[in-house]
Amino acid sequence: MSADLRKQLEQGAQALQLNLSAAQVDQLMAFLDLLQKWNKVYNLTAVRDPQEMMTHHLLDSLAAVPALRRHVQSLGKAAGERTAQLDVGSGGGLPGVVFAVCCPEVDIHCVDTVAKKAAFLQQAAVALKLTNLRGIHARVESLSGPYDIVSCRAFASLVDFTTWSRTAMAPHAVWLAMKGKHPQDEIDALGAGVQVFHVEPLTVPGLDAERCIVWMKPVTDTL
Ligand SMILES: C[S@@+](CC[C@H](N)C(=O)[O-])C[C@H]1O[C@@H](n2cnc3c(N)ncnc32)[C@H](O)[C@@H]1O
Repeated sequence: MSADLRKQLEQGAQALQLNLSAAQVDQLMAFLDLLQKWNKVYNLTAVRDPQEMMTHHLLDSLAAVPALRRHVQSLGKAAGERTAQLDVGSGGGLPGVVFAVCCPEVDIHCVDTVAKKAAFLQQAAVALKLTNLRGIHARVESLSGPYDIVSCRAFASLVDFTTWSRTAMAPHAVWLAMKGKHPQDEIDALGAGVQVFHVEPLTVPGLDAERCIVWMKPVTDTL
């Protein structure tokens, strides 16, 4: 079973042209184990079947990695300079932990209001030896950042996500919201203070479902 899941992960990563090392695949498989083990105690996700966790959580999160990497590269940071990302309402670590494994040059802070979820994320950082991952127990509204990227998946409407996380944004920062089908209604509801600059379709290996990233940035001067 575990060998089949690993194969599925490797094939999915290949389809996404992610070029993951064996150590990164090990970390993702270890994360899947942790998620299964602690889900029974912490109730981290409604998805309980390991196969479904692979497609609906790991591969689904992995599908956003090429877009994230591209954006991080476009920031043009100097060698050794880190990128700071906040993942809002990470729950069991999705997509935050997957991003931390696949983008070691990015420091990922995962915030959640539920203490046991933030504790699980801290535990995952230690177990997976991810020095770029941190779990934070807080409401996103209370964070000041500054972060270069603020992401979420299955969190809230675009209006609530951008309103609640705005104080965490660095001046040049962007929002990366992972959504199902193109959320036109949510985009229409955004005020003049938020600009949607790209809606990027995603393909999840092994999952026949519509997915996209809504890329947004704050507009400070709305005159
Ligand atoms: C539906 S879950 C999504 C979890 C994960 N992102 C995923 O894709 O599986 C939403 C999470 O947001 C957290 N949450 C809700 N309001 C929040 C807030 N204001 N600040 C931080 N986390 C919040 C909840 O505790 C919950 O874990």
